[in-house]
Amino acid sequence: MARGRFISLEGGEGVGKSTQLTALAQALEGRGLKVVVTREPGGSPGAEAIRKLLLEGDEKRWNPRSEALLFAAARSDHIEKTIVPALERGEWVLSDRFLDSSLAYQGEAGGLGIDAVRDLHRFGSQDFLPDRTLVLRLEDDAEGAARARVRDGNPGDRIGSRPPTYHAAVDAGFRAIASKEPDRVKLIDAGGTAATVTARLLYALGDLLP
Ligand SMILES: Nc1ncnc2c1ncn2[C@@H]1O[C@H](COP(=O)(O)OP(=O)(O)OP(=O)(O)O)[C@@H](O)[C@H]1O
Ligand SMILES: Cc1cn([C@H]2C[C@H](O)[C@@H](COP(=O)(O)O)O2)c(=O)[nH]c1=O
Repeated sequence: MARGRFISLEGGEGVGKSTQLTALAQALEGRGLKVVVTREPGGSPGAEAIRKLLLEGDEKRWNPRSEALLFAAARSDHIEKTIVPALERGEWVLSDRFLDSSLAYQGEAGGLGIDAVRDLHRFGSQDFLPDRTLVLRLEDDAEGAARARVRDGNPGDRIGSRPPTYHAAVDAGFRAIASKEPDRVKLIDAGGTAATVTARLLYALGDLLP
């Protein structure tokens, strides 16, 4: 049996990742593929416990290094317990966020540096990478934040509620990663209707589809 494919969906707050994950899973299942949908931080019992530590509580609960280490620890468990077993069963895994969120949030916006956070991933997860990473982007950062506010009616979790300058740096981080790794990481315009965005995502996966 052929190994499955691992796809991560990335982007800033409220750009439509969860909406697109559901739509993409349906589209892939419609092509006869078995699909596992998962998320980060989280995706395994241990990583979901770490998710609560990371996203709840005071902004100062963790310093930048302890925050990056917790994300890396959660990811290592997620890969071992959920992602690799599904790929070995021949299933496609779609993850709402993965390594590139750590590179953009903790590495670029958090000031640790993209290379330092990638080194953590080499140690924690042997540099295990997605077959493709699709980064949803809205030209106007504020539109994503507005979508998230309409959905939640509150300022968001410990990290989502950081200032606009932090989120602008996250966006710059995603763009830098895409230009460094153009085969794996594709920037996708998240503007327009949800169906239009799903069509763009499927196009960007065209060479991987059976
Ligand atoms: N193409 C779209 N046009 C307008 N609104 C959209 C579109 N896609 C999603 N939305 C809405 O925007 C809000 C945020 O979408 P969603 O939860 O999918 O984003 P997200 O990127 O997963 O957010 P977060 O980063 O906070 O987890 C939701 O209310 C959703 O219904
Ligand atoms: C994986 C990952 C996530 N984050 C941040 C990004 C968001 O603010 C939250 C997750 O919330 P969501 O509603 O589930 O998208 O965590 C991060 O800073 N670093 C990471 O590696």
